[in-house]
Amino acid sequence: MSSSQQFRPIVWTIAGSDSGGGAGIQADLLTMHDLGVHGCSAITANTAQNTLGVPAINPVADAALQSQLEALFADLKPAAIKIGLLVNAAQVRLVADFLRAMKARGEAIPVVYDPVAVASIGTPLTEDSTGEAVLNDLLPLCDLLTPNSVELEWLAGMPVDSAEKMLTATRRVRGEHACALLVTGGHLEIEPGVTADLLSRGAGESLSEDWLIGKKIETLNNHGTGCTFSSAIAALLAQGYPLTDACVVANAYVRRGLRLGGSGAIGAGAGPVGHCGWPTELRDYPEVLVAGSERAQRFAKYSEPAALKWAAEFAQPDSNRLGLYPVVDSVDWIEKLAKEGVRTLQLRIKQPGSDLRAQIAQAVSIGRHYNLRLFINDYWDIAIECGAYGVHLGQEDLQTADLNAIQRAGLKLGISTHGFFELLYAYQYRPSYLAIGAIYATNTKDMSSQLQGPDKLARMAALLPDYPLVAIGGITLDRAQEVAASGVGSIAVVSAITGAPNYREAVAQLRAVLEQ
Ligand SMILES: Cc1ncc(COP(=O)(O)OP(=O)(O)O)c(N)n1
Ligand SMILES: Cc1nc(C(=O)O)sc1CCOP(=O)(O)O
Ligand SMILES: [Mg+2]
Repeated sequence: MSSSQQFRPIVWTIAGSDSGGGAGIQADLLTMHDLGVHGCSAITANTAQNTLGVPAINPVADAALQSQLEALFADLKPAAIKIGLLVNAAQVRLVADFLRAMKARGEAIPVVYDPVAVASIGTPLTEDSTGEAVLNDLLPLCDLLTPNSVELEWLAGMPVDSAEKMLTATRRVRGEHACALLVTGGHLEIEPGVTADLLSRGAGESLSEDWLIGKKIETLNNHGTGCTFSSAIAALLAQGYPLTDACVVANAYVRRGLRLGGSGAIGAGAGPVGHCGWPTELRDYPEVLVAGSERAQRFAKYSEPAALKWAAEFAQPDSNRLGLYPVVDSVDWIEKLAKEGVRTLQLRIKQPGSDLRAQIAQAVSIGRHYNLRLFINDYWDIAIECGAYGVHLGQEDLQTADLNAIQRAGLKLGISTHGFFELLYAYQYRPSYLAIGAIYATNTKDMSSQLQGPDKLARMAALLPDYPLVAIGGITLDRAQEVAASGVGSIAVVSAITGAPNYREAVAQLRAVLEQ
């Protein structure tokens, strides 16, 4: 099948046409095509625009909007919906009624709403009655809002001119509406030379607030960034990306478009942001701010206890390619596999007995004898006491472990990640390696909500071509070739070795694939 014939999930954009081709429906469809979905449109207004301004709005009649939605629903059911410009209260209610009816039929379709120009910067695009209808009718049906800081001021009814106020305003909006918020920071320079988006999601115990930080890109060609961003998120959600991953990849897509997009040749004013394909370079991806880092002080994310445990730039292993990496639960296995010539190993004890410390100490001593790269899972404090080669930590462990102590003791550090967001977050620590999982379904551990697949693995690996990367999760001999082709230098396995009928043969075969 050629790439143009491949299955593409459907995404709707309900938004205005920009005759200048820079924003609105035109930007949305370009974005959706670039990111691998089929875009459908329901046009709310035929705006007359060019790069210099908006001479006319021209809303479509309600019946025209309704008929577009009905035609789409009859044949082209969406996997996600992006909503942009709604010109008046009647349009807001019409769209809200349509979404409500879809939800009543049991269609769980993520809705991303970019409250474009409800609060005006530049030319007002909406009629006065629109705001109230948005708050009362539309927001309860949305999963994610993507306001800029000016639109956030309107939503929260307070000024937003600092990191603290952005957080307060976001909490206020989220206190009244269930949807997540991604506030784009392009209008507010919290730190000079930097743009910072704020992603707030979850609630109660699982509330998360994350800053996504990038170098400010100076360009005149930035028209349509908000539309592009929200439709990119919708396109990624439609393909099953979790919200966090969709937000960081969409952020990178826009930043790539700003960086590469404009030769300045389109129009005399603000030209369109570029649509330059999948973001393949790390430099376009945001930094996910880590509490405890120095920068966190400027973004109200700093805490003294977190700062005391914070560390980055861990000792690097002797090679970026750690090769076959069995993860085992006993000292016995460490010794057996070391004798087979395996050099990278992990001791992962999930049911510790009273001899835990003794087991770790023995494993460390075997590791020294065979010159292993031996990582101890979870028990970083015992690993330090025993002088282990390294420790392996999960994302949750990063909130509690004393990374500073691990670094001071000279231990290497491996970190688990599951998707783009966690990869970018863990990268802030510059660990000795980054593990990416779970690549396939596995019976060893319930990873069903965090499966990456080989294509995503390859995209993540491409961001860090010179970094020690490890793939894990459901990797068998049959799949090892495909995993190795992603560019990772190491494959971690549990059952492919410990559950193999002949572990020696399994080791030899897996190593052969990696060495090819
Ligand atoms: C190489 C490697 N990658 C990922 C993991 C998973 O570690 P973690 O997230 O700490 O989960 P548990 O292994 O503790 O269940 C790993 N162990 N090794
Ligand atoms: C322990 C573990 N961590 C994973 C992650 O994705 O973080 S997947 C996984 C299980 C790996 O076992 P197997 O090779 O038998 O599938
Ligand atoms: Mg662990």
